[in-house]
Amino acid sequence: MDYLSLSGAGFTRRRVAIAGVVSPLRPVIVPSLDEETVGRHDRNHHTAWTSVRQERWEGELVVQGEIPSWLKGTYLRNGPGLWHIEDYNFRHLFDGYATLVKLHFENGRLIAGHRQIESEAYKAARKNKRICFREFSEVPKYENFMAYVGDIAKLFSGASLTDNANTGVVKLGDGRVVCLTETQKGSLVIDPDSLETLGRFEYSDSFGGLIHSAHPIVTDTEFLTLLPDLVNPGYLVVRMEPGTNERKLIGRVNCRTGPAPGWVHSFPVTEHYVVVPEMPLRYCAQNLLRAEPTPLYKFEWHPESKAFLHVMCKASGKIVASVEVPLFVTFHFINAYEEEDEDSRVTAIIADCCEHNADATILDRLRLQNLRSFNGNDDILPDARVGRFTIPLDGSPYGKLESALEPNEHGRGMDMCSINPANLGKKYRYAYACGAKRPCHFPNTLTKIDLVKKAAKNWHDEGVVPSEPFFVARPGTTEEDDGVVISLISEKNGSGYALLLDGSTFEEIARAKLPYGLPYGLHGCWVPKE
Ligand SMILES: CC(=O)/C=C/C=C(C)/C=C/C1=C(C)CCCC1(C)C
Ligand SMILES: CC(/C=C/C=O)=C\C=C\C=O
Ligand SMILES: [Fe+2]
Repeated sequence: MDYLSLSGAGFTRRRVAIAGVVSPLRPVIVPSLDEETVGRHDRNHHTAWTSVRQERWEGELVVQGEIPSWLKGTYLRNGPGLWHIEDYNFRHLFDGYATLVKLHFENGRLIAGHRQIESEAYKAARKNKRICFREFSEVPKYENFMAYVGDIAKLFSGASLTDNANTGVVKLGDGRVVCLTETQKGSLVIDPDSLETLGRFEYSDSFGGLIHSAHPIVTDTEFLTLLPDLVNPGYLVVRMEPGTNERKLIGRVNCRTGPAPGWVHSFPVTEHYVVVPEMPLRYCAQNLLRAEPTPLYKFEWHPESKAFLHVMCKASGKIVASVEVPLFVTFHFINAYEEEDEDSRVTAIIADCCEHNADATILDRLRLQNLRSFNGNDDILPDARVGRFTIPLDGSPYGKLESALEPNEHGRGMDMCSINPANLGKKYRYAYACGAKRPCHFPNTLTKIDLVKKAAKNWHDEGVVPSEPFFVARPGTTEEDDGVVISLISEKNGSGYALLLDGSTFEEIARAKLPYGLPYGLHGCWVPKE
């Protein structure tokens, strides 16, 4: 057996077996974040809201059930997994330092692992034993007024913003794998096998700006994203080709109203169009400067500014529709497509999202204190639905927003969605998401939505918090739901498991217990093994 001795800040000085050299069924022993470095941390909460136990781990899992032999590749899932430094506990789910998890499937076997992303923000916090950059809700504590003024100055250059890439992970068309958050500097390249942080993804263009959408649209041929313009309220729609770091302008959308652009955590595309949402939940410069967060954090709710959807032609950058829609709140668009008449003329764009009934309080519900204080009885998760927008392309000024199915089908909880990527931008039938079995305070089921039958099939286990159900298609299939759905499940007793459901029947086909439960995570991607 071969050993590696790890030392340095934050690692307990003990001997570590290297993954792959030990017997594959024995979990690899790893360095833990020692108490001295990370401080005391209350472990009496649900596993989902408890900081990850150690810096990294890797080992083979014992599988109950059967993993399809065609499933070859690595599922990566990113999320905020460490919510404290020393004795200081962070406020919000989105503040946590990024924990990247992998599930590598091959020949029916499953190797799992996780590792902290080594952002500058994370490394500085570990070294200095305090928060050093502006996170989603946390700001560094200033020693004096001059330090505060200095930090504000650095806010405008972006120097004081976090690069804690804790929101998602994408595989670019050229094979590079990048972890992302909403600050542009928080685009970090990682190695999908070792989960090592390789360095910053430097955009080589001159767009500047500090923020972007957390959810670019990434395919084998392009990377599309939105760059909000906080100075002249609007959005740049940009595209980057595989093998390059240079984004090129497709076009610009000016906001119709409002003091600032609406938050664009995500946006949808169709085959020929990009849909730019202008939500009444808008970025707020004043809130950016605050040391103490408001209930809407860096945002502000502006119902008087109304809500709009803009449709831009991908090829020309021209805006082909800009409609007012009912007020809405969404983090995640699910998909969009072009509706055609009998002569194959595009008459409308349909765009679906996880819609929180125009109620922005969901953002504050994701405060850790709220997530941790659930007593099992109160039914406090605000209602959500599959919101379906219809955007007419005949010049009408208004679009429609309706529920795509009766929300009770999925327990009136709805977020963290995925589809078969072959249907991106096209008419589709199925979406997978987290739903609710009430009473609950957070989505606690996995749900398969049939948008044609307007019905959902739900999976639930007592006390669980499942993460985003991620669909992987069986290679070569033509059936939309022929594949598996992967989710990582956090259980209430400190344990957890990886779960595989059949994409079609939505029945469990395999599960594999992890050596310890992992905190809740956000978004993932699939890296196929060629
Ligand atoms: C985890 C998740 O879904 C969202 C994370 C969002 C973050 C970290 C946003 C950070 C921001 C700042 C640090 C300042 C500028 C505004 C904003 C992009 C909200
Ligand atoms: C987990 C979540 C909302 C759940 C509410 O139903 C939103 C996550 C947003 C960031 O990716
Ligand atoms: Fe997201």
